[in-house]
Amino acid sequence: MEAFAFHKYEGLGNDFIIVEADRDDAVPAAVAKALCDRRFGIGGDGILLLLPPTSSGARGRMRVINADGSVPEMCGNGLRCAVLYAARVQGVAEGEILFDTDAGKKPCLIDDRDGRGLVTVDMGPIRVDDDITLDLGDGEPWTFTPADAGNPHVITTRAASRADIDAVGPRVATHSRFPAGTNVEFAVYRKGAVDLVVWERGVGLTLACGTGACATVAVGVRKGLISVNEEVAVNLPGGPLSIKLRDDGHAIMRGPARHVFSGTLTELPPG
Ligand SMILES: N[C@@H](CCC[C@H](N)C(=O)O)C(=O)O
Repeated sequence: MEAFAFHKYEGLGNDFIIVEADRDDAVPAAVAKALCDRRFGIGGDGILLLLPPTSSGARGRMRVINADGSVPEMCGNGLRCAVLYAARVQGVAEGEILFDTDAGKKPCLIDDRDGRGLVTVDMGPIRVDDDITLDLGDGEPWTFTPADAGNPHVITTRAASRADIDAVGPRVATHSRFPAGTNVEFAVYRKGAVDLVVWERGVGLTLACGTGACATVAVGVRKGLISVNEEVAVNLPGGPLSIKLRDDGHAIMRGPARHVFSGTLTELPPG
């Protein structure tokens, strides 16, 4: 194996291994899984491949690989990390950067003056569908609102303990109703804020999820719990993300990203 450089970044504790590459298959699924392993590997919720841009004006392209080796369409926290990394490499401390993702080109605004690491992303429109009920075979059925933020989410407002989340999250994420799998959000809507815990497809319980926060706010607007253009604090276990659903339907996400460490991988971890 040829040695390669990597950069560990995190956004509210949702952590990623950034690898610069020139082809989509530069990190195969099995290698991604081994690198993300928290005991035998570097550790991370996923890999962010940084590729050359595919559309005009974009500074780069992000491709995400989940910790289990699956490839999702989009990742909100990951995009903040990828864009901050790219901005630092390109010597940009402030201003707009366009970035390609598998869910389209995203306009991002960097504020890295004095190393602040703040990134605002226009995540695009979020599609919210009608509620569905899933009978999981034990106890009351669960009601979820599906929402598409480039990647799939289902949001429930039912009170859930940590034990409920551990039991229901993986079953819903892999339920036959969702052939491509889904991320699962457990949300408590309050005035001007949402408390949110996310069970991520291909990862499990994470400390934060940017697309999940956007999807949850879009569902809140649809249900009349949040106003259009209202900036809402989405409180995740890893910290708060600021989300606004604009009147054109676009979700605007603002939050931090942080460099943790960099290194060179000379030997693949077992796995
Ligand atoms: N943590 C991410 C979402 C990553 C992708 C997700 N696991 C999926 O499979 O869709 C975020 O911040 O949006």
